[in-house]
Amino acid sequence: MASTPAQSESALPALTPMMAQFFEIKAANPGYLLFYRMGDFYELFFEDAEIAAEALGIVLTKRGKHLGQDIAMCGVPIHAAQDYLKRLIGLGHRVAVCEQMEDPAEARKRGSKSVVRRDVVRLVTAGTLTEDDLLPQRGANYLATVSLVRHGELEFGLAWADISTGDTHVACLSAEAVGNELARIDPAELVLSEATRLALVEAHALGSGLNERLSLVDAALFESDEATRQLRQSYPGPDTDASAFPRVVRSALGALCGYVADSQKGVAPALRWPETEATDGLLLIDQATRGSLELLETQRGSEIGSLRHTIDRTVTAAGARLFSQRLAAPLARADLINARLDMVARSAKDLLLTDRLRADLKATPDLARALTRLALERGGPRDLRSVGKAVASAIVLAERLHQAGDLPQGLASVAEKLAAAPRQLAEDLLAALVEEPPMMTRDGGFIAKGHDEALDAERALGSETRAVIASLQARLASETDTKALKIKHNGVLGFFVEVPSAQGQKLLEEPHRDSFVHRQTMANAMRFTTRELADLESRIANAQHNALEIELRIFAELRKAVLGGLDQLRGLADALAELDVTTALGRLAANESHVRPKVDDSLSFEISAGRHPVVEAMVRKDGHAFVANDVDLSGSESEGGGRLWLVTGPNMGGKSTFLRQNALIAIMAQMGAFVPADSAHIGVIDRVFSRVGASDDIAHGRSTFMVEMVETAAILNRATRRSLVILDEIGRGTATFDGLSIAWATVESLHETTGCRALFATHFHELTALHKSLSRIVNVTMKVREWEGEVVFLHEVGRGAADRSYGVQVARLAGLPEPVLTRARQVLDFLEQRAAGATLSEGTGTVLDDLPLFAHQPPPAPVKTDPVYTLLDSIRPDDVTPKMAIDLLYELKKTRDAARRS
Ligand SMILES: Nc1ncnc2c1ncn2[C@@H]1O[C@H](COP(=O)(O)OP(=O)(O)OP(=O)(O)O)[C@@H](O)[C@H]1O
Repeated sequence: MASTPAQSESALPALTPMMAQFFEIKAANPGYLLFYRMGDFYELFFEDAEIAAEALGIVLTKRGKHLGQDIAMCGVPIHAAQDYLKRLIGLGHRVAVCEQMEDPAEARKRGSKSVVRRDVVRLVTAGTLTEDDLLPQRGANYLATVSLVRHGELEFGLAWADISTGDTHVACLSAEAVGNELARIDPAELVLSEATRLALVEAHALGSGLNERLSLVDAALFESDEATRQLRQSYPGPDTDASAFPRVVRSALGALCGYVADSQKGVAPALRWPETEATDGLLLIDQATRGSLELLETQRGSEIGSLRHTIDRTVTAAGARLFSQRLAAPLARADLINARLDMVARSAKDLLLTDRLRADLKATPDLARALTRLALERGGPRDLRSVGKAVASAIVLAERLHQAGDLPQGLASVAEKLAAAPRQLAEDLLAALVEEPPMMTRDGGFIAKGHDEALDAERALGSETRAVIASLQARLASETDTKALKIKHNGVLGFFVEVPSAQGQKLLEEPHRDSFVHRQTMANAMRFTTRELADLESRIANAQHNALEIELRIFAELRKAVLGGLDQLRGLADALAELDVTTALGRLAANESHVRPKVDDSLSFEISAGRHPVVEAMVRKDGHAFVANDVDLSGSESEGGGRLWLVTGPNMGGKSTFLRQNALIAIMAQMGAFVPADSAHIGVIDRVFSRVGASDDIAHGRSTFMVEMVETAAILNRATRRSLVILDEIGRGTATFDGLSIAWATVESLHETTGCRALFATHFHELTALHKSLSRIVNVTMKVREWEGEVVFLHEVGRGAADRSYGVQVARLAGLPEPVLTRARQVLDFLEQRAAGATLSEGTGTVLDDLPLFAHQPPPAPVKTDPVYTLLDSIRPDDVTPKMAIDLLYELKKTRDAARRS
């Protein structure tokens, strides 16, 4: 735990110059907790201290008074600051780090009352992190900005960057698309103006998670002039002309660069020239679908149980970032998908090669992040060595790929990029640096022995003092012919020569008196200094300093060499990540028996023995087998589109699993992965929609049913013939007849107007009649078997419609009380008879109101024999002695307790 630091500037009395400095810096950084550097601590004052002490669980103390009130204070030691920062940022705080910009001794020269100059050197927010231990291990850490123009329709500009890697993107989006894109990017921090925030809220584009990650800034940051100025400053090169972007995009990108530059306080942010995100080549997955399919996290917000967690086998952080990116934005062009599949196929075919590559990759450091830290002047020797190791590893990987031969185009181009790695740079770096260099340059000790002669000499002097002294001592002893001569050291004299008193006289005389200066006479000895010793003294004192200077110079040269090849090295980092993703998918395919899907431009969707990767892993863990199922939604233009499968079956029968597994298979195929099935043929899908009926969105003030209808409307308005639509129990959130009617009309519209490939799970058995009039509707059902009155789920999809729901049986499995189940059975029988309709007599009633649902008393619960009563009944009071009475009382109590326990 942090304690109160003892400082030279130990008090903060009211209205001192230091306090004035504090207030000035604090006012210039509103909304940030101010980490105010005082010696070896960062200190926080006033409200900041209260917030931080509470959040970090550290001691809140007082330091001086302001306007008669105690000043609250807490502090964190410099060496542990990173940890505290991490926790504060994780809790959604923003921190301004204020450093001492001069030595306190310098300040004292200006007068005893002058304050050490301080300034904020960095604003730390969730989106502007670059330190490894603050960053997420496996995902990207995006900072995003949104700008807005209103010309008739709303148009949003989106810019986002992972500043730890420099990766930057822009997109121009409609109100409809911006929410989905934000959900896909899932930024750690979203910077916007209040006006844009309101527009996003109106467009339902701010998912609940994003609300907590907003940084509201002045709209001026987004103004065209300011944005253009900022862009010119951030991208001064000749190939970087921002005028090619629409105005709204320039504004977002300019604001992004401005925000980053401000947070890093003047050090070049080193963002890469942005890639324009063309959504037309991508499979569009909207926000609700992402949530419902649990691609990157489950609906409860956990990574475990998500598709990514189940299928990601990458071994590097950069690979994991690319994997998530590809999963969040699969492709929608058959040629590009097949190119990726060719690469995975090659990897899956040659597992020996794959495993060798993966072993090498695993030992490869995170090049992209090391480069960014170096560019931001925040990198240390360890980052330099990481660059060296990564480059060396790239060369080895290129050779392995080269030797394997017969590479598909994608892998050949990866191999080519890897082979172009700057070999000399890697050699220089690895030769210059020690094997395990420290993170920071601060303490030196990172340049390897033998790399620089001057450095070695300084070090020899510093660390090999003993040997130097010993040889000097031997020389002086022989020159003076005094065997007992010793070189010693103390705090007063420093290094000195000591000889027994008897020999001391000799040194006071010629020829030694010129070189030996007498300093002390002791009882038995005399002490002298020599010029040589004094020189040695100061050289030793300087040696460490000089050694550090030399190391820093070499560090700066090496850093410059690295940054000189920044673009090439970043390309190399991309190639390493791509190889990791490819081999991870190859390994996954082999381990999990996934197959290469056939992907083309048809309207096919035919999967045989498909499996749900996440549920399969789960049931396997429980020792069960997953039941694979076929699906065929294939259609053609001439038929009017794809098929729509109506899936009926009992609750818990596996409908949702079946529906989702098909969407997941499509997404995996289009990201370029093999799929969990025996075979799969998929005509490229442009959008996938997945909705589950009735999930509340209380955060947005919309009722269950309203959410369902808004989402259904979105599907009906946006789905095209190439889309895949998955609807799970739409219409269940309202009265039966309304729900049925809406589900009915939705199925008709999907079939007649959209013609998309669709899966529709429902409990409305009435819908199954639709297949008679709509040719591309196919009825299927989840099979069950009844066994001794219990229902057994087979999880198998078969043709036809379910005859019943088995809801009551499922309720029994869930432990509903017996009387409720019995009553439910009665009501169900009544309703089923009534639904059989015409054959029943008038008297049974024809409207719902007639149902005697609540008029009926539940059947009396069966009377259980109570052991206490049984015991009481057995007692004949006249026959009982006082002793027996006491025993009986004990017996009664015991029986009652036993009955309670059972
Ligand atoms: N193909 C399968 N093989 C093995 N187990 C399965 C399979 N499909 C589903 N299950 C198991 O059955 C459980 C219920 O499945 P699911 O949620 O898909 O049922 P459902 O029919 O959608 O139920 P409800 O209508 O109540 O939502 C799953 O959690 C899983 O454990």
